[in-house]
Amino acid sequence: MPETFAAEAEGDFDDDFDDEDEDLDEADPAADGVPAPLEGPTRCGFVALLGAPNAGKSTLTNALVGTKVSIVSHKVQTTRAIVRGIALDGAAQVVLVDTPGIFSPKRRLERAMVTSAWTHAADADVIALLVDAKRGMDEEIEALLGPLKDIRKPRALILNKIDLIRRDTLLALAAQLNERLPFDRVFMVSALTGDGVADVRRWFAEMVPLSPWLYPEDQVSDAPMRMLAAEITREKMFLRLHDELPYRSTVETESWKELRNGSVRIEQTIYVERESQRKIVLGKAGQTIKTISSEARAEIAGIIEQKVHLFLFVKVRESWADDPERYREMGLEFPKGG
Ligand SMILES: Nc1nc2c(ncn2[C@@H]2O[C@H](COP(=O)(O)OP(=O)(O)OP(=O)(O)O)[C@@H](O)[C@H]2O)c(=O)[nH]1
Repeated sequence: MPETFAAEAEGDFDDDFDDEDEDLDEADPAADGVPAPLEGPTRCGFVALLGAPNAGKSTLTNALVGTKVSIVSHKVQTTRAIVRGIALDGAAQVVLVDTPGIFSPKRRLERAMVTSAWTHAADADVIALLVDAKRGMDEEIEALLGPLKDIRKPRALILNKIDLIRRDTLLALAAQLNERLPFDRVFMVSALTGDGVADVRRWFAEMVPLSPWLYPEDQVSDAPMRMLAAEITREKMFLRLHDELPYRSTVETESWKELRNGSVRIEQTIYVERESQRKIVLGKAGQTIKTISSEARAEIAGIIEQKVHLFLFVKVRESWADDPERYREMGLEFPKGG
């Protein structure tokens, strides 16, 4: 049994918040509602966004949806869970499957991520390959082109980060990639500035099949808020700890309670693999975790537009990355021969 510690960081709560509050109400599931009926034919479908780590998938997903649904970081491989955003364009609802970065897998978790990414791609109605135009063609892109050939779906090539490179270099790269694998459309965008993003959204909207909408109009993401909140805390942790902490740590939202006064009480556990890492996360006199907690709390509160009370616990769980239960929880497939 791995040793387990718990530490609590309360952020900066209001003095009037009573921990023993008896007015705890679970969120009302009926509040999800049903899609609003639209006049005329509607479209709805899935778009798989594929790309090498750091190509900008999360940034593009956010730009397409217009709300922060997927976590962006300067680190590679931050997208562990399958976070989907829902973009609306006229009568079309476009569900974006933000696949984890495809790279050469070593650990079981990484293999699960790759299997999962391709399964999502094959199930989608449209495939979009996102390429960091600044980086250009490399082995990772090569590795993606092969399997893509066999998936017979409308496919787009999206060259991203055009704010960083010259137009002639861009056109040469587009021609090079199109020669390797013909694409139905080629887009040149900057997910960061939003340049060209509307054209991509419009094309996705035209490509998805005629279908009733699957989600209520105001639901920008079907990733449960719990998962989003966990991703936010995880992002704050990485931003603060830089290279001190390996990628092998995870955050889970253990409880989410809507209080009657309109605020939300959230409890999350940060899992690390070793006691030394737990100490790093806590920081001197709990200072690091307090900062992480207070930054995460502010961001979650901003997104859900409710007051948030966030409690963070740090626990040591050895080799969580090899535990199939963990990645099943994250919506990932169990790799064959794992
Ligand atoms: N200059 C510039 N930077 C961008 C653009 N799009 C994304 N970035 C940056 O590239 C980095 C990676 O972006 P992400 O959206 O996290 O990439 P990702 O493909 O989701 O990465 P993984 O989750 O690791 O697979 C971040 O620092 C972004 O700010 C762009 O159009 N221009």
